Amino acid sequence: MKRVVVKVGSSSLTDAAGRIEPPRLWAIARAVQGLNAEVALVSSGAVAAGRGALGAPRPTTLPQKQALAAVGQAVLMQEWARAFAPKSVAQFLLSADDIHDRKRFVNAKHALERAFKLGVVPVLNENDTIATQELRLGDNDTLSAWVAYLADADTLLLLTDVDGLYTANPHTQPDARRIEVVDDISSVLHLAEGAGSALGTGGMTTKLRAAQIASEAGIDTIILGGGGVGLERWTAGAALGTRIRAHHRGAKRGWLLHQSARGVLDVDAGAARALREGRSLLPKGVVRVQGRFAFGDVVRIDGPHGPVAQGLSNYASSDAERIRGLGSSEIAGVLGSKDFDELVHRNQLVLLPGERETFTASQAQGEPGE
Ligand SMILES: Nc1ncnc2c1ncn2[C@@H]1O[C@H](COP(=O)(O)OP(=O)(O)O)[C@@H](O)[C@H]1O
Ligand SMILES: N[C@@H](CCC(=O)OP(=O)(O)O)C(=O)O
Repeated sequence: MKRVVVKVGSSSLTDAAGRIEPPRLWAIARAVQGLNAEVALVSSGAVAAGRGALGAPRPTTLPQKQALAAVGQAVLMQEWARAFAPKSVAQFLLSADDIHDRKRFVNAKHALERAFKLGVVPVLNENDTIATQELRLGDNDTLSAWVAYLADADTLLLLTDVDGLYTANPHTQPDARRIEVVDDISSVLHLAEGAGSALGTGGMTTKLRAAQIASEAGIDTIILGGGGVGLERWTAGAALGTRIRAHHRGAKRGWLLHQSARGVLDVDAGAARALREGRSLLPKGVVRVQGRFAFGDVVRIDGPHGPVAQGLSNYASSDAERIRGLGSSEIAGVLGSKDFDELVHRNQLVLLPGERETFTASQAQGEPGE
């Protein structure tokens, strides 16, 4: 099943006075369901909802913004819960640290994966209430690109108040033309102007920056206007918006290749074969644990004939040593609890060049944030 991250800007959720307008959320929720994909929603609008609830003006200080977001986030989630009912929604509030710290990144990834498995709609926003100036990503366009990466998404859809990237800001340049497809993101960066609408943060500049992050991770970005109706029409095949094509298609996990492994898991022939067939590494197939590594660290996986794969370990080396060779049902008995069946999950693992025909080293890329 396809996985899509839909980012909805404040401008797509609010009325002219800047207050959350529930029918807009309903239309978006309906369109999201029509995508027929696993969808994570990055929703802005906490500050706008807080302003609406308290009748407050646009915040000028960080504490005011934090407090308004604290009020508004609860309102926003209530509205999304109503919009998606009877499906449940799951709130994720992330800060920049959750993206840049490897362990927190992996932790968030696991929670997100589980939410998809539960069949609920993850709704994400920046944790504005505790995000100090240094801790802030500052805009949800950037956040959504990282979420697309986190969720291993196929597509990042940025829903905004303008139907795509134009040759200039269409609000100030009426003769600006929409660009349908962008193959080289660096060639269009200069077209964006900063802070766009009265409510939005970052304008087209942060959208293109987000598209750049997504592109590096092998994910296409679509910039689209028209709220739920626009999204529904786009889903039905209408030629709307701007598609920014990914640079490194199919290499979402390629960065793993360039990480130096903290340890090595030696596996038997059966486990090596399972990895080549695209399955996860279970403790059962591990015969030796080398090196010292923590939860979330990169480990190399060696088969009887040499290195096979590299991935993120779900267990620290000390725990891996204790559960190697065991069946999944035996893990809790040895460790006291079981967080994961897999020692390395297939979504967090890449076969080494030569192990998978479709993967070449030239498709690999750098680590996020570098
Ligand atoms: N080249 C451009 N093409 C389209 N829109 C642009 C361009 N440059 C600047 N913009 C502005 O970007 C705005 C969208 O960004 P923003 O207001 O931050 O929305 P959101 O709340 O959806 O994130 C548009 O309304 C437009 O004013
Ligand atoms: N996290 C903030 C929104 C930040 C932001 O990037 O807003 P927008 O440009 O409208 O997507 C909020 O919920 O109000």
